[in-house]
Amino acid sequence: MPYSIEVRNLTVHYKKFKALEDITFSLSPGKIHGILGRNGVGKTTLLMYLASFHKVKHGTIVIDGEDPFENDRILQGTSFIYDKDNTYDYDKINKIIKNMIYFRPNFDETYARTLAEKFHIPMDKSADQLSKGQYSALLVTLGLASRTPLTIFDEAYLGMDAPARELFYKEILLEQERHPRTILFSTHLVSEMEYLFDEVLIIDNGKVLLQDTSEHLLEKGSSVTGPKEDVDSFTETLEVIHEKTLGGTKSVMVYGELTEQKQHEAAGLGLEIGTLSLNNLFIHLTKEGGKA
Ligand SMILES: Nc1ncnc2c1ncn2[C@@H]1O[C@H](COP(=O)(O)OP(=O)(O)OP(=O)(O)O)[C@@H](O)[C@H]1O
Repeated sequence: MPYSIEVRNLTVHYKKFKALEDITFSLSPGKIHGILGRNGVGKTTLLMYLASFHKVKHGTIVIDGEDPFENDRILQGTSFIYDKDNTYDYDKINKIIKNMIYFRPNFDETYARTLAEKFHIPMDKSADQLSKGQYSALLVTLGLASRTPLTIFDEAYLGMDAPARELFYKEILLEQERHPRTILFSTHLVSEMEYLFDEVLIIDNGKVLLQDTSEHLLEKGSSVTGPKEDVDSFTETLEVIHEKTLGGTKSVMVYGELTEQKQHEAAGLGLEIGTLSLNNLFIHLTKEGGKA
């Protein structure tokens, strides 16, 4: 069963520096959560605490109803995939895959071998001989095939090229249908990955800026496309967060709900109203002086 996560009043200091400040949130089980935020806001710190790398000093973390720290059951059910993980450095890939079952009871060796083949990971090499992208693909393969009820990917794709990342995202969705689990993604590739997220948690300066379902977030604004002059006059009184012009056509992202009157006006002008992109919303909300 996928794990639920409850974080209450979590504060983390690195000596005098406060990396996370009194954060409280819950993550629903069986969903894909995007953990977003600009550089240095505390994402990795948070994920390391959720993976129980450190003991919580201020606040509480409860995973699947229990304190996860030094908790064998929860730890066995938690995978933390991050680019600096060098656990596997000197073993051959073949052996790593063969031995995973001893650490992860749900590990599917056949699936891992299929994935390794799809990612073109050379089985006869040791992990430290892999290229950066191959090493990331190995970690992703082990993470996917472990089928842990909580699977955390922290910038796990580093070095993977676009086709490999595409394959990774496709496998995530397939696996989520076959073996639902709670998946956390920390990423900067928001535009590339936004379609994967059921829910989004945005961290800013060590605090939770907002948390919502992707569906609700995308209702916070709209895209407006049409002839440049018409789009300009239509959006004059609206809050524009992004714009793109191609020839005489302009596409604009606006923040805020469109009133019925504005929708009527758009229809009259023949403007096309579409959905917001999570990436543009994220940039808008997390820029200096942005609003949540
Ligand atoms: N061991 C440490 N000692 C001191 N400060 C640290 C330590 N680890 C992280 N920090 C600081 O804590 C803050 C949060 O770091 P963290 O790695 O959690 O950010 P992040 O959101 O994951 O960033 P990025 O997106 O750049 O990976 C940063 O300001 C960082 O400099």
